[in-house]
Amino acid sequence: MIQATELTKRYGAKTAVDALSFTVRPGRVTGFLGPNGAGKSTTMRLVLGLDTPTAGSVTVAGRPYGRLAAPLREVGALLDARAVHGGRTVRRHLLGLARSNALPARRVDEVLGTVGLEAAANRRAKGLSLGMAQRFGLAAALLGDPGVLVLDEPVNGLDTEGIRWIRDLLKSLAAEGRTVFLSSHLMSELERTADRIVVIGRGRLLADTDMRDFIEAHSPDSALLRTPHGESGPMRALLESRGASVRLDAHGRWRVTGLDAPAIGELARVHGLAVHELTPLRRSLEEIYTAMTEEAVEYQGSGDSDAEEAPR
Ligand SMILES: Nc1ncnc2c1ncn2[C@@H]1O[C@H](COP(=O)(O)OP(=O)(O)OP(=O)(O)O)[C@@H](O)[C@H]1O
Repeated sequence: MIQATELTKRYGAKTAVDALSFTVRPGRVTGFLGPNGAGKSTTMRLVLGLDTPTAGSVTVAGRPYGRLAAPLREVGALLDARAVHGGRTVRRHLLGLARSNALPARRVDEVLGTVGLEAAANRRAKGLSLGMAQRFGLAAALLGDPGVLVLDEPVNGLDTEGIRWIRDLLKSLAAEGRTVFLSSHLMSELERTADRIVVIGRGRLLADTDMRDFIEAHSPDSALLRTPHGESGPMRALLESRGASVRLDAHGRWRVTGLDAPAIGELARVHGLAVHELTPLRRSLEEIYTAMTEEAVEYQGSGDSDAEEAPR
């Protein structure tokens, strides 16, 4: 568990993190979102004791990072996969890390297996591709078998297969009861991977909620409907009489806004009207996030978006 309470970091006149309170719970993958400069990296650095809060506090497994007895066994971190000291081989680097943290040497081969780097164990760290460096950074984060993982942009540099692999890995680590906290700019990927999200803008908390609830709450009631009844038939009149608006899409389906799919289906059933297709629509995380962070930047906004919703 990671718990931030009124966490604040100022650099001179600049407030990078502003009275941020949130909780990252075990057993789930929590995504950390915010535009460039929102304060994500600063927050992660504060979580990991790499910087000191100006005010407020943040604890990992119940304590500030600096007071953890065996940090590597409690928290694994991947901040900048490129920040590897290059001369030593992958295995030697991990062995050194294991030794200095009183971890058994067998953990090195275990984590190399977990991240699929066995074949690269004798390569020099500085010669690794970005994707391999990400796997290497993850191996180091997992070395102490920690209950908490803090990962800044872990999918950077990975190809499609690598991204799928990390998604499965993070989900399985969370399923084992670990706390997984990760930032990513790849919104659609985060939507697939994370169960919860913490969203910040200008150092302030915008949302700390379940992914599904977040998307439901920000998706207006709407659905795609295919029906044999013509546009001037009874279906359209009925929908409009219930306050919905109807627009024909390029595929001959009706985009209904103002009623959700169950309400439309029920209405059709009660009035004996035929429905050939009915698909709930929702906004994507990216669309909601873009509207929300634009508002946070401008301090106001209509919240409307021209974005098309996707089938749920
Ligand atoms: N050491 C520092 N000294 C002064 N200002 C800083 C320092 N570190 C961060 N900042 C400022 O604090 C704000 C938050 O930066 P931070 O790097 O935490 O944002 P971020 O959300 O991680 O952004 P990105 O997605 O671009 O990495 C920015 O305006 C940044 O310029």
